[in-house]
Amino acid sequence: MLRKVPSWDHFRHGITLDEMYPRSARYIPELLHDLSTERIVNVSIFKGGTQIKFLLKFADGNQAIAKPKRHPRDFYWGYNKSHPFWYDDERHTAEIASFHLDRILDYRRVPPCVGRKVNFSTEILQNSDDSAIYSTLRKQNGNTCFIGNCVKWCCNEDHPVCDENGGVMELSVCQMIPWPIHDIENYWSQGIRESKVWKNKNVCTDFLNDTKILKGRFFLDVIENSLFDHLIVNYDRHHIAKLGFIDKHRSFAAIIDNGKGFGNPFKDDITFLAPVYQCCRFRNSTYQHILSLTKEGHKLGDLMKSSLANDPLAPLLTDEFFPAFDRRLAQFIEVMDKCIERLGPETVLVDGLELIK
Ligand SMILES: Nc1ncnc2c1ncn2[C@@H]1O[C@H](COP(=O)(O)OP(=O)(O)OP(=O)(O)O)[C@@H](O)[C@H]1O
Ligand SMILES: [Mn+2]
Repeated sequence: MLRKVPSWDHFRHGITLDEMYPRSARYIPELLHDLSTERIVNVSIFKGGTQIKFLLKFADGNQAIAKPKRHPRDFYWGYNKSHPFWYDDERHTAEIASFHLDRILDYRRVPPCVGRKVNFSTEILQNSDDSAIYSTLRKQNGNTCFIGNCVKWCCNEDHPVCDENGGVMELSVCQMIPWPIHDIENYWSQGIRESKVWKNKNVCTDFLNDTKILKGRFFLDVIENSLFDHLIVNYDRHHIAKLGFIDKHRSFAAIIDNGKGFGNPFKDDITFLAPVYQCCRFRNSTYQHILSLTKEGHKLGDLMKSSLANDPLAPLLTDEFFPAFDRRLAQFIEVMDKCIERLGPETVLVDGLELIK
């Protein structure tokens, strides 16, 4: 009897130099379904990064990275002196909503992520022998909580991860992509020290002269990814990932680690678009698609709303986020209009690096 090829195996073989998965990949809905339903057989704390997260292993042989719910949906981050962005806990919903946004923008560079409600006791604890979970278990207000093991400003007594409603824990479950993953420095990082450089000088020429970057599609991907971070307001993009599994030099710029996005629908920050206004270049095919997302009946906010409604944890975002997508997209188009007015569409809208002089 022929064994069915699991969806994650299709996914793994479908990754190319240009995309995480093809536009018409029929295995993606199946993979999302499997990630949200397949039996969990092993759980440990995933080490890597700063925040608490699990490595999940499934009965079908797949593996995923899962981030737990920390706060209610309407908990907004202030992004002010007493609430600087680096203290903000990650949001599991941000990982899931980012996957949907990336797909609607037609980038396809975010690993598939889906929501899942697990029973903390039977699906997590009973499948784990990780002492970092067990040694920090406690009961708090009738819920079961743990501290886990990650950097000390995230994993401490003030930041327990708890189940709720009699044992349920919400998780974002994101498909594991094959390693190695290479982190490239982001020239436009919003880090306090790093941002002093590009906020005082146009760094686009330095970026273009960087020989590491001149290979393949990376330059235009980085500019597109800056629009992505503008739409989700993500101050945490210090590095940009390339997939060594495909080609360390020529791979697309993957968008992983989006948990800090979607912190506040009312706070926009135009400086996310610095790569766009400093370089004044954008991939033409994507730009034409993005313009279509401003048309009545096809607006980005509406498409996001209907796409997210399919997730098992819906509603993922409060309603205030949907107009924010359209508003932030309009800010981007305004920046592009200025570039096009100044340099002409042939210079600004390009399809490959060879067109950039
Ligand atoms: N879907 C994935 N597939 C494979 N590796 C992954 C995936 N997601 C994350 N990783 C790896 O794990 C590392 C940590 O993950 P992530 O960046 O999401 O953690 P984090 O705690 O949010 O980190 P940070 O402190 O940088 O915000 C990543 O740099 C990457 O190398
Ligand atoms: Mn992160």
